Amino acid sequence: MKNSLIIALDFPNKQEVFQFLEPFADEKLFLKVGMELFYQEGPQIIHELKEREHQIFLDLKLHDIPNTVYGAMKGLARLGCDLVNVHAAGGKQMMTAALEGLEAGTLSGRRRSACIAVTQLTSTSEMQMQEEQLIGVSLQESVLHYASVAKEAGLDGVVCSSQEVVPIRERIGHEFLTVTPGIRLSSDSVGDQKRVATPELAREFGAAAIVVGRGITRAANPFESYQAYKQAWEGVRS
Ligand SMILES: O=C(O)c1cc(=O)[nH]c(=O)n1[C@@H]1O[C@H](COP(=O)(O)O)[C@@H](O)[C@H]1O
Repeated sequence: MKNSLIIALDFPNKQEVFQFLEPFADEKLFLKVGMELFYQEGPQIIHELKEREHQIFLDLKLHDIPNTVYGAMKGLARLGCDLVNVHAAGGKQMMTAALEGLEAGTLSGRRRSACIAVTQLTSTSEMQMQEEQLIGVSLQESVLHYASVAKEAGLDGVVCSSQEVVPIRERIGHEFLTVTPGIRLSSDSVGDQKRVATPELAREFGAAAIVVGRGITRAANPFESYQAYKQAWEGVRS
């Protein structure tokens, strides 16, 4: 999990996924399946990607009452993904229920999926957070608060922007995972993301993993783009 580059498979169907994966035939990748793909293809897509020995982050961002999240996670646990997530805004009790569901549903002899909490989406700016969510603290303080609550609930880490990695690691510790989307090479367009960073910067800050979608999946040559991101992310890490 640590030091991974996770590719976000934001595709509408599995035909497009397998077409995208063709040039990566020899690579064992860390792939993120999100709502767009999972809602269309269901659990079968997870089985097919795992058969090809890829690691999987199932990004469904669960956010509901504790009982519902418990049941959903219990079912998802059987898929044996490496990483799953919930929204920290659902609260500590909901996050605890998510973990309990995961533990209850994990098949015997298998390792439970790591579970992380989304703090403030990387598409949210400081101003948007204040005006639309009426949160009266700074965005960084809000992310740090959510990360502390996720830690208290027993979660393995958070999704945050690269800009919050250093304060989270200082406050909560270096073992707590910080998974950072909003990653762009300086030549890429930012699109709908607000809190962005290059892979080099994410590495310098100490992010555990980066999530890259369109920079790779929509590139003219996705394999070359993947290599460029990977090189920038891995740098000369000791
Ligand atoms: O949970 C996530 O993965 C996530 C959280 C977040 O705060 N921001 C965010 O962009 N993501 C996901 O990370 C991916 C980023 O995609 P690109 O902006 O195309 O690189 C998308 O699949 C998002 O759903």
